[in-house]
Amino acid sequence: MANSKTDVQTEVENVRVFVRVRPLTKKEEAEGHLNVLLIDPKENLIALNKDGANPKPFKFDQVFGEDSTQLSLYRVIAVPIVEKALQGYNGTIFAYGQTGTGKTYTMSGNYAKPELKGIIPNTFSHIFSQISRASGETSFVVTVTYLEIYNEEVRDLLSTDPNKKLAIRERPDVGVYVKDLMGFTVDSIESITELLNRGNKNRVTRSTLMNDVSSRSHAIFTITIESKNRSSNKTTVGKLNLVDLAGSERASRTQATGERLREASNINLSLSVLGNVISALVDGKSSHIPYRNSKLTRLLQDSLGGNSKTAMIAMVSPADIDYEESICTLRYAARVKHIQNHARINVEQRGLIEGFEHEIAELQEKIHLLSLQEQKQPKKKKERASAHKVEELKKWEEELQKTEKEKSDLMQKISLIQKRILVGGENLFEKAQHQAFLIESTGAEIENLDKNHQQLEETLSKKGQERIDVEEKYSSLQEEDAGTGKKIKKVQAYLNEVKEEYADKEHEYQREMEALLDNNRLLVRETQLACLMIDSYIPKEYLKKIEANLIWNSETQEYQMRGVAYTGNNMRKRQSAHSECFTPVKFEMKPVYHKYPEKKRERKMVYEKRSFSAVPKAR
Ligand SMILES: Nc1ncnc2c1ncn2[C@@H]1O[C@H](COP(=O)(O)OP(=O)(O)OP(=O)(O)O)[C@@H](O)[C@H]1O
Repeated sequence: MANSKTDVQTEVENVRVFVRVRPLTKKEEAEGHLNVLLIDPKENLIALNKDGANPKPFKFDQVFGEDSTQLSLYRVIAVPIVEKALQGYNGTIFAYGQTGTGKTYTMSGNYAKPELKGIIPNTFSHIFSQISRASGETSFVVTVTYLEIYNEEVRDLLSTDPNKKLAIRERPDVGVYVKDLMGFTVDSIESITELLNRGNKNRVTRSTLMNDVSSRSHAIFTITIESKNRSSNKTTVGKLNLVDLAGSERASRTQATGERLREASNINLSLSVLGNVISALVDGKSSHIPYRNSKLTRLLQDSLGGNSKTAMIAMVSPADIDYEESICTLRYAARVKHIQNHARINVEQRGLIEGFEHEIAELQEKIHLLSLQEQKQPKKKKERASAHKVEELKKWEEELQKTEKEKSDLMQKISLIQKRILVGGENLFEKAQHQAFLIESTGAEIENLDKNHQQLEETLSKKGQERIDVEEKYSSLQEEDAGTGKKIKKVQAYLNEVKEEYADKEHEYQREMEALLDNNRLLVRETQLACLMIDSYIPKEYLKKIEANLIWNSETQEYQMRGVAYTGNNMRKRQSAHSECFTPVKFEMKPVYHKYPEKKRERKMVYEKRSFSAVPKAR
């Protein structure tokens, strides 16, 4: 997307961070788990109270308790970002947290019920409703892509072949992008919801010990809104990334093995790279931010520390059993608050709308030419009719029909392209407006609550002042000793707090180490297997040749082999593809592998006898 440098105004602001707490599940209640979260909604504080000690609270932009509604979240978190995306800014909303804490519930929700719709379906109504209210001078094109990152592979969830692995590329004029990712233009809530449904069906989910329907991949739903104002002739493009991350999890708690352990390791590893990117951005000292260390951070590069308005929703479970994971999530989220982004309006020199308009003009010109051709026909008709040549008359009629068909095809094409361009102010979106009404009415509700909240705060502050006066009088009557005692207690409490924080950090470090070790063990196992196969099946001289033909591609982060099309497996594929043309050559392998020379067989038997006789007899 080319930005015109003259017209760009940058808005600098920190990533906004929110916390949402889900209710205790029925299973947790049945197992007698306790709610250990303490929330102060007025101050936006949240703390975890496990051992009755005075826990240190975390402060965020807003903390949503377990009875918070989907719409209240949408209004506070998503509305400002979607509004900015409509103006041409990039926006990102991402849900982060332990498995089973409500990321998918918050991002997608249940779209069969309006009040349970998550952030993604609510953005559809919001965007289309704003387009229907825009001035008739503005045209819009809305495009959608949906991808997932599963086991460090990017897949297109809207493709007919969602298992195909896609590559990430970078170009100075476009930035980071996914090659061959399919984009769909949408013109209604129904069409965009249909795409979300299609993509969700293709997403990898499994039932795990921690969640019945657990997402095993990071999913990024992107809505691009291009708008062109006819009077200013200015085109802007806002890109909205809605991200549902896979949940972090401890292998020991999920008891994952095999393929599931591999999935979990990849999830933890990419979240750990995300953590490193966040730390590097926050500490301000690192000149290198490790975006390239995972596909997720590469694709979210602009959202973290770049050109985007970004909000993170940290999801936590209230249960005592999840205490450690919840502390980690809150710490992670607290770091994100310090990331600063520089968002600017993306101005496009030649966008989709202009391309579509150009196409329409060309088609209209073709229709015009066909009409001119038609107008000439009656003359011919007269001439031919007078000539009484039936055959020529028939030919002429066929020509006329052909022209008519061509014209109608062109008109159909025009109407299809026109459908993709949405004109502001067209009242096509009743449902969108209904949803927008819901969002607004919740807004009014929240404003009322805000007013009550303000009144309560004023009363509280009055009471607080009275209390301070009383305390001052009281303290002036205290002996000096008592004052010193208080100070000692305060210092003691502070010391305890620091110790607690230190212990927490130590714990977190241990957990990260364990996750990395888990991953390391898995990699060692896979490497051993690969080495065993190489040692056993590949002759040494071939190995040298293979090594000489391998090149590391730092762009795609993988090895590439020269002449890979001629390797054994690829040649076999070709052979089997041409199996109809070729008669397979049969090799008799038995004599090669199963015939031992007599001497060797004897030696083998002696060895077996010896080793057997060396075993002590049972008493
Ligand atoms: N705020 C909430 N209110 C009611 N139910 C909720 C809430 N949040 C989550 N749930 C329920 O908790 C369960 C787990 O939620 P969800 O699948 O969204 O978790 P997740 O974080 O996406 O998990 P994973 O990382 O494993 O994919 C679901 O049954 C969901 O309906």
